[in-house]
Amino acid sequence: MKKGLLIIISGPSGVGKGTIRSYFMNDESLKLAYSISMTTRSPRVGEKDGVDYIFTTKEAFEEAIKNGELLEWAEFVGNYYGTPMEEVEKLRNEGKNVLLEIEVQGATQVREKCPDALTIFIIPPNMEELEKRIRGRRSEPEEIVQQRLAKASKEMKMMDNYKYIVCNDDPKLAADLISSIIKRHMETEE
Ligand SMILES: Nc1nc2c(ncn2[C@@H]2O[C@H](COP(=O)(O)OP(=O)(O)O)[C@@H](O)[C@H]2O)c(=O)[nH]1
Ligand SMILES: Nc1ncnc2c1ncn2[C@@H]1O[C@H](COP(=O)(O)OP(=O)(O)O)[C@@H](O)[C@H]1O
Repeated sequence: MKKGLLIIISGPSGVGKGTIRSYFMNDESLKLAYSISMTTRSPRVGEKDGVDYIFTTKEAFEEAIKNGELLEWAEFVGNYYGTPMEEVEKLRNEGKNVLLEIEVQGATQVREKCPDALTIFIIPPNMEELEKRIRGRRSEPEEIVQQRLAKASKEMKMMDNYKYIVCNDDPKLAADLISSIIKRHMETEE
């Protein structure tokens, strides 16, 4: 069986990565599997352990790093986030196209290990709109919102390292663009 693609989607906090994903994730023709990351941040209302993230402690995360269990990892606004390696390999070997929704430092690490990874960066129509979306989500206190916005400006400078840049103005359109990009890459791999 042909090994599945490795797809990286990055973009600043609140740009709409999760929202866009919900439009295309269940499209069976894309043969997608979502890589569930480990994180030390607390679950948001509605988030489920083992579905949205594997929520863990700082100690357990550091143990996973030490044991070489992570494909990549990074610190983001005071918390660790990382991709468990074994699951990604297993899914790709089953022919699934594995989607990593990770920030820019992690993407750099994956690019070094897997130069063939398909990389997509999502941008907001403008920074005012990004701020509106982060605040509108009401998932973080003001102090963290400020830190995430400061981080967003730095992350936006990294978009040139990605193969595709997709603007999330209309989420359905952004999702359709990403679906087309994935389909095109599935064809060229054949
Ligand atoms: N490097 C890395 N980044 C991750 C991973 N999982 C999530 N992230 C990124 O960490 C950042 C913060 O994620 P989160 O707290 O869920 O905030 P959100 O992006 O606003 O939903 C986002 O840029 C995520 O894409 C991971 O496994 N590795
Ligand atoms: N194209 C869009 N237009 C307006 N609001 C959006 C759009 N995409 C997402 N949102 C809203 O912005 C907020 C952040 O989206 P979310 O998917 O949680 O972002 P991310 O996963 O990138 O952090 C949510 O409240 C979501 O409903």
